[in-house]
Amino acid sequence: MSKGVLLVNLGSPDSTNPKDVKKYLGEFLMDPRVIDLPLWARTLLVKGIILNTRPKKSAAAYQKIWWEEGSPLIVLSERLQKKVQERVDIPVALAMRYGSMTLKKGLQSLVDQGVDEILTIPLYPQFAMATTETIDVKVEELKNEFFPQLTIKSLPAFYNKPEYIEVLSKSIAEKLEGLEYEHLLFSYHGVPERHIRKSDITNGNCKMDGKCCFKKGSKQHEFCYRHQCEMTTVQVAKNLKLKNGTYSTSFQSRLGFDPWLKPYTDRTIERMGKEGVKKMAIVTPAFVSDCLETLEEIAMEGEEIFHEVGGETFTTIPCLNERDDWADVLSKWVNEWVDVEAAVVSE
Ligand SMILES: C=CC1=C(C)c2cc3[nH]c(cc4nc(cc5[nH]c(cc1n2)c(C)c5CCC(=O)O)C(CCC(=O)O)=C4C)c(C)c3C=C
Ligand SMILES: [Fe+2]
Ligand SMILES: [Fe+2]
Repeated sequence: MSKGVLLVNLGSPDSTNPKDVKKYLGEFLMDPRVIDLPLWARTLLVKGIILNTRPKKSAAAYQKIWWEEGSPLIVLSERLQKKVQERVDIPVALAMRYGSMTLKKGLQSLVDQGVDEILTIPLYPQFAMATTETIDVKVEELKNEFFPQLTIKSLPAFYNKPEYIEVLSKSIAEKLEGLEYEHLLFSYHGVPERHIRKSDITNGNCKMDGKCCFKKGSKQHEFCYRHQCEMTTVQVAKNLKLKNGTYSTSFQSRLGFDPWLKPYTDRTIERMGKEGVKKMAIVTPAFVSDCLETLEEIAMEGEEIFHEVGGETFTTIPCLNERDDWADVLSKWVNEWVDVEAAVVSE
């Protein structure tokens, strides 16, 4: 069998034109694993309300962060794909869950290179219904409809892989070296609390009461985004020997009126500034590539909030992006998959 890898990220609009942003948001938000309402209610909310107001606002935000080469998320993912390709001997392709760089095109490009066994790597450290699961489900649908000959495996969320924690810790340490800061905030993309309950595999044990998701034990939390975010923070803090009280976890980017995971990042930044924190650093480990949510919502809006309430220094730590050591780690995982499968076949 001939192997290949498909790296998968979220996607971006084709341009910052509100029409393109509307098209992209329409596809993204009509995904039942992102807005998990019955079709009629999702259609009413997305097409009747959100798409009438949000695209203009989002387009203006995209305009602030867009690069000459295009969307930062896409460009950085492409650079990462090239680096991984340089490090492994099998074809490596890139696709996005939403937008023009479709999963179908990504799978087809591997098939065109003679591949019949694929490892998909959703570029999300923590599992969520709205990220890893929607990719896995879509890939399965595409396989059944267009590529029945393919054998496809997906790399699970890697929040507890030591190599990932090591590179993330190193990226933080490098940025903070020689820099004074009072608090390091780990800000993760939020999800509605309902998503956590839906993905709970412990027969409804998760009451979102602050106890369940913080318990150790990765098996029962295989699909618990909240646990995996908390554990990412805990492992990095341990690695960097951060003192208790000098770091915390929060959740950003909420949309709508349902309760999302708390504490909310914007309110946390505001509270810290009001409590007298002057120098704050912020890292965004739910994203491996810088994007709208890190470059605009955190680095621009977050900084503005902090300054408004008396904060002085607001340091944003870049995502792993195209770091060589991150490309090394991904290549190592790819080679492990190639080797394990080869060993099983040759037994
Ligand atoms: C119900 C809405 C949303 C859920 C649930 C959600 C989960 C989720 N998203 C990411 C990663 C990214 N999201 C990005 C943008 C973005 N996300 C939502 C909504 C939900 N996300 C919207 C409406 C948008 C668009 C921008 C906006 O209008 O604010 C991005 C950036 C994309 C880019 O082009 O730069 C990323 C990345 C994760 C990891 C996640 C669940 C864990
Ligand atoms: Fe999002
Ligand atoms: Fe839980």
